[in-house]
Amino acid sequence: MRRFERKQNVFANKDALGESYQPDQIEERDEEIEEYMHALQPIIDGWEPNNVFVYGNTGVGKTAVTDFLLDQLQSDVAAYDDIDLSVIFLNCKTLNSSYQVAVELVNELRQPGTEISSTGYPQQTVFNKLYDELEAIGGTVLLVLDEIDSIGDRDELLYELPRARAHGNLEQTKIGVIGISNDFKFRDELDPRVQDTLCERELQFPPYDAPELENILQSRADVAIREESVADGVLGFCAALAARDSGSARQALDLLRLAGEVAESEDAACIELEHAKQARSRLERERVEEGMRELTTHGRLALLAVVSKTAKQETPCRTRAVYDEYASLCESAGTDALAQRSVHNHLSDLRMLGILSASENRSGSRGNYYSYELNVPFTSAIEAMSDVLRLSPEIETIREIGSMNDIT
Ligand SMILES: Nc1ncnc2c1ncn2[C@@H]1O[C@H](COP(=O)(O)OP(=O)(O)OP(=O)(O)O)[C@@H](O)[C@H]1O
Repeated sequence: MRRFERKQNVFANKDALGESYQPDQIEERDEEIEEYMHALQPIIDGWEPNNVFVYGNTGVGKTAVTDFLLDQLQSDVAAYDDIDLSVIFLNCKTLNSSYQVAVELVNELRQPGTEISSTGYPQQTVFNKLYDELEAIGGTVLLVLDEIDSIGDRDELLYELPRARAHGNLEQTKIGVIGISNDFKFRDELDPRVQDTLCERELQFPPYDAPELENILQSRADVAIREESVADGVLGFCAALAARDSGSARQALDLLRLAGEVAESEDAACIELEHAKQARSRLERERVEEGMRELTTHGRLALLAVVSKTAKQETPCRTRAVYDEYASLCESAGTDALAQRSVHNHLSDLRMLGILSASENRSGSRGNYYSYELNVPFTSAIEAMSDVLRLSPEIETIREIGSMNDIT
């Protein structure tokens, strides 16, 4: 008997909603594309490339637009015999120094079997090896360094590379660096000399709003989802949620893909709003669980205190009130409560993780204070809690109070 059976009732090409898919068309980024093309124009004109720094939050199309334009550029330079363009991509995510980035680049450019070891050389030696490799390529070389902020403050390479010709390290090869980052602080904290050259052209990608996300989803759904297999309002729902949260196209696409999976698992022929809502709860729950894994027991208890206040319809509430709730949960758990100051720190961490939101209230001469509330659905939070905290009776009570008060 067969256990696995192909289900393709809603997806025509599910991969088109995945991370590795490169769209043929970029929606809603006409201005950024124009500015980007302007920055790349010297390459076509035969001059030295500009260095470009692209930044914006996660999922706002920095990589998609870069890939799209560089593909286009590579095919368009073919019309000019005097331009020899090579593009080298490197994701720096796991590389946290100039040294490591330089080693990785050298090895990407070398033949298999002639790679260098990732330790043991003086930094300048590795840089010189990199110049040798770049010089051997000749023509114009564009180095695309994605997630460039991983390099941290050990950014000497970012100073050296754009100046390689000026300093006589490269003679034949013209080099341009495209740095991509979603860390706004990184740019500001760069050494001013690095900033001057690397950020010669800056492109900022703003978050998408809901109508923009809906268009992006629509054009992707045309490829990914069978005709008539997505109900009215589903794309708008996914777009609105992602817009409110992050403005990220990735988040919107993930939500749509998961909604399709939920529909398929129920053997439905069409993705309905209900599937999208289930997908949303599941993603929220995963987010809370992921955040919770990083918390200590007391961080989790502080969160449960806010969940409990939510069930009782007592949020937003001040640290003091959260603390009292937390202290009583500690008692039930047979744990000594931490001081209020430490609980305050846990609440700040939860806010950073996006699980709580806080508003600042002014209270005249006594200074400002924060009021906290859940930033994820109550049901996602309580379910995530029951998986990680051994406080079943208390959690059950909170769940019941929540349901009596119609909190979802
Ligand atoms: N304007 C757009 N049109 C079509 N698809 C888009 C657009 N913007 C983003 N996407 C899609 O959304 C997903 C995330 O985009 P992308 O990887 O370019 O984001 P990013 O800004 O580089 O994010 P990160 O900083 O996390 O790397 C990809 O699947 C991409 O194809």
